[in-house]
Amino acid sequence: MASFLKTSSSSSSSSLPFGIDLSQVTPLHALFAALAVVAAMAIIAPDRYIFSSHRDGIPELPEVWPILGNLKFLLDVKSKRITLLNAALKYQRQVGKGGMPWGATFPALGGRITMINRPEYIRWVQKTNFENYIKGADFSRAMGDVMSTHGIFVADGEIWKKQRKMASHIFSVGNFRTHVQSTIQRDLATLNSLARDASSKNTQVNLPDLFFRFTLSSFSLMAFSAEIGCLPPAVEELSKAVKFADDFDYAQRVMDERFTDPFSTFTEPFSAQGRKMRKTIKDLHSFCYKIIDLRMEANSRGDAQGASGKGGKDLLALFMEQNLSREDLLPVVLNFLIAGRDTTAQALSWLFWEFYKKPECVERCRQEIHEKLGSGAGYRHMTYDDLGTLVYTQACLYEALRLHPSVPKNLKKAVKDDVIRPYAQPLDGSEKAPNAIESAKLPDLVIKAGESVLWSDYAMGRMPEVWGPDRPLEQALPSRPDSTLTDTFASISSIRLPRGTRTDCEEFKPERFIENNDDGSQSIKTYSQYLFHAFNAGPRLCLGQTLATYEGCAVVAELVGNFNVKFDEQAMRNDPPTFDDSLTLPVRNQYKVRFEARDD
Ligand code: HEM
Repeated sequence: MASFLKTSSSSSSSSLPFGIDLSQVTPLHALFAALAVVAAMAIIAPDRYIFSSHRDGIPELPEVWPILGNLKFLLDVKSKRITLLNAALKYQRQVGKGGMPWGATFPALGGRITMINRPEYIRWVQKTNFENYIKGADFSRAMGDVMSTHGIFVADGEIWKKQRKMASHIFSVGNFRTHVQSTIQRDLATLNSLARDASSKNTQVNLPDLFFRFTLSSFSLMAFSAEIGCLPPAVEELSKAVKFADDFDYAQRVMDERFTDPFSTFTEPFSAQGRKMRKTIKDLHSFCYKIIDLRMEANSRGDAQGASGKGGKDLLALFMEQNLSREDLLPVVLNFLIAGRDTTAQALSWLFWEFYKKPECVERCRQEIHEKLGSGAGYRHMTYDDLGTLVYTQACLYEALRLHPSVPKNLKKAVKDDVIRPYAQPLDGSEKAPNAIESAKLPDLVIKAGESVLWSDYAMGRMPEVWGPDRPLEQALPSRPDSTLTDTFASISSIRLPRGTRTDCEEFKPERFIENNDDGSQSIKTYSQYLFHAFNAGPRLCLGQTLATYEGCAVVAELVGNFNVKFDEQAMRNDPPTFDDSLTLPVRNQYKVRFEARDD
């Protein structure tokens, strides 16, 4: 028996292919063998990630390594040598010249990504073949521990459908005229008192922070009937930080990094960032559990406050009717709180940055606001029904979102192999922006199962092939043409512009969103969802678009209608607002303003 065992073990030790006797293998042999394997792989994949494939006719990112493809790009993003958003725009102009799609391969996001910064492609992914493009494993891995794999922002299929259906009830028009409006107006009054207090004390206020407080306070009240107490009427109290907000800003940045960091799953359990993230998640969840527990206690006492107007219910009440457990309610509260807070506050922060650069737009807004809502003692808070009349104000908000989309990039994973055929689907005229440059016919795109398609609304807002040069090119041309070219214009029209010239679509022009009607009136110009894409499109179109539009315009009206907003010129010039890579588009170096109460 002993000799049988011995024979058997020695035979297994020498049973490698080609009769290699393992006992004779030295570490040096192993090293040579490994090098040979790597060399063979490098010959097979000299310019791509080994487990991916090239696509004919689709240009790819430069700086490619054998076997690992464009891993350097991801490492540069991770080390913050580049910001993903700026790099995506740069490569769109260089690699995807003329608004064409482009690709990259690396050991992340399914091995290969295809950038599809065009309405025609996005429509295919978000509508024509919607079922084939899901959030999938990358979203669960990057966001699941914070937002839950059952949260509306992470889930697919039936779980997503159920959440969406239930939530859509609170966004009904009836609800807006009652519950939503009264909540917003309550907080508008507080905002007004706060700005008046700051004005009388001549105190500077961090404007992006103020917007976060406003949206967090009003959304918590309208969706969960919860008083967060983060929007105080006295300016001194603004010095107290809102912990939930700080926690979520941190969590967002880490979640965003996880998408592009193929190693995060292995490093986070041991890193300081991972430790901080675990603590942050715990705190975020306990914040949400407090809201849930308060409601559950109220329910069990029989005095639930879930009213939302006449006989209506708030979001939490609607979900609680499904007999969901405390744990199942967590993703509802967290996902909606985040949806309701960040996006609108960021849109407002970027809008006021644009206002700083174009004070003439503030004057036009103010004129409209005074005309429609009154001024001085005669001013009244904006109602939901006023929305249709504040055309210029809404156009400013949408133009800020076009240039600074609150969700600046997004991706989907293909379930099965697919070919995106931009012209084999019903497109309509609204897909094309007025004056957009005619492109060459866009190529069909082969997408393999598991691969990702990406788009960047931030880049699209800056692409003349999507938003047009606006002015005839002769007018856009400088009087003294130079021999150096901008990539964008050069590629699409062979017209020469000095390096650094900004194309018109990079300019803040609210008029883009204004329709001059035959009867002399003006209304908001509607573009296809796939073109003005800041609110997403197709079956996953943002549920809160109307709420955000009303809330955003109401805040602008309250502040611009009643105050002069004084920016710190020197700070704005020396340290202009910029952004960090994150899931959304937060202003990094938040700016401060002074309010000056107007008496007109
Ligand atoms: C300016 C403000 C807003 C912008 C730009 C915006 C934009 C977006 C975008 C781009 C998405 C798609 C996200 C994804 O695919 O992961 C989205 C989804 C969503 N938004 Fe908004 N949003 C805004 C405000 C709001 C507000 C105030 C709410 C209120 C709760 C809200 C609720 C939602 C929900 C529930 C979804 C998920 C829809 C689904 O997947 O079916 N949004 N939004």
